[in-house]
Amino acid sequence: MDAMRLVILGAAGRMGRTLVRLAHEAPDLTVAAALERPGSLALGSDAGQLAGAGHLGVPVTDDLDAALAAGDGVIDFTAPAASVFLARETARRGLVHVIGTTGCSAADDEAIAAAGAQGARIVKSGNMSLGVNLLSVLVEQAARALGPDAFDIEILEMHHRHKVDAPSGTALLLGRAAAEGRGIDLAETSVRVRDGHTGPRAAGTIGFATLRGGSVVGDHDVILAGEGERITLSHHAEDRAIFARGALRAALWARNRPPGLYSMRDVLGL
Ligand SMILES: NC(=O)C1=CN([C@@H]2O[C@H](COP(=O)(O)OP(=O)(O)OC[C@H]3O[C@@H](n4cnc5c(N)ncnc54)[C@H](OP(=O)(O)O)[C@@H]3O)[C@@H](O)[C@H]2O)C=CC1
Ligand SMILES: O=C(O)C1=N[C@H](C(=O)O)C[C@H](O)C1
Repeated sequence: MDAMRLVILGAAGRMGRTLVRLAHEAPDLTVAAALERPGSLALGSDAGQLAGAGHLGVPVTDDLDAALAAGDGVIDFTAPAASVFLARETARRGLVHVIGTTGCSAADDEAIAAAGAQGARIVKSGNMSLGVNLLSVLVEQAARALGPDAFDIEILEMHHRHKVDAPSGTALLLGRAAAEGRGIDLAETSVRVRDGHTGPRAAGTIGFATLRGGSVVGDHDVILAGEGERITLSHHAEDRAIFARGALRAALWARNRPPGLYSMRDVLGL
């Protein structure tokens, strides 16, 4: 089969640059186009040079139509508005669309699911790494095994100082896994902020705490706290390559799937 032609949206970003480098190194992938928003200072630069991968002859452009015409799929680690807009475009063209963007609202997620129903082959996950997706299976099992009464669940995350959304997409993914294990709805049970005189912890809730600072790539702890004992399930991301590798694997996997909305657990068979 021919190498899959990828369009990298947000090619000058932290993840975009990592994706360009790893896609260029992969024998079954090629970087067909690199996109940034109109007005970006990166427009016209070579995507490979920006990524530290040498000259690729792929200029960063804002010409979406030309880029999508040149690709079999798009990898998109950008911002919610950009991902929702692009999902309509990938649906119209029946393209693969791998979405790593976090911070999406419920309405954004509905629009993305609709694009999957309308022709796009979408893989979306708050974390594309193998480790976190395996962790989500373990969290679901632990929450199911321990039940809601004896152990409280708290999720702690830390990321670099540039991150703009909270809680992280990964924290929410892990929270959903815990809720699934308990047979409850995360939206109805999560406590995302505590401040002032909060009163005692409400039974059955799933709490979130957010730390930001420095260059931390991504740390997550799921703490199951009981009377007299505590279990902590953790993941520490040391390199953005783990997310990029997962996203590239997802693109190749989705290439031969019917249109729809898939998760990384689908891709990894977990
Ligand atoms: N699911 C996962 O495994 C992971 C998800 N992420 C998520 O990916 C997203 C990006 O993270 P990161 O790379 O660190 O962020 P960056 O800010 O470094 O990169 C985002 C890039 O997307 C660009 N962009 C924004 N809007 C558009 C648009 N409409 N068209 C084209 N380009 C656009 C930005 O341009 P500009 O600077 O001009 O706005 C920027 O270059 C975040 O939501 C983050 O949480 C990150 C790592 C792993
Ligand atoms: O913004 C980041 O950097 C990351 N975002 C994702 C998230 O919100 O969980 C994944 C990873 O932790 C890095």
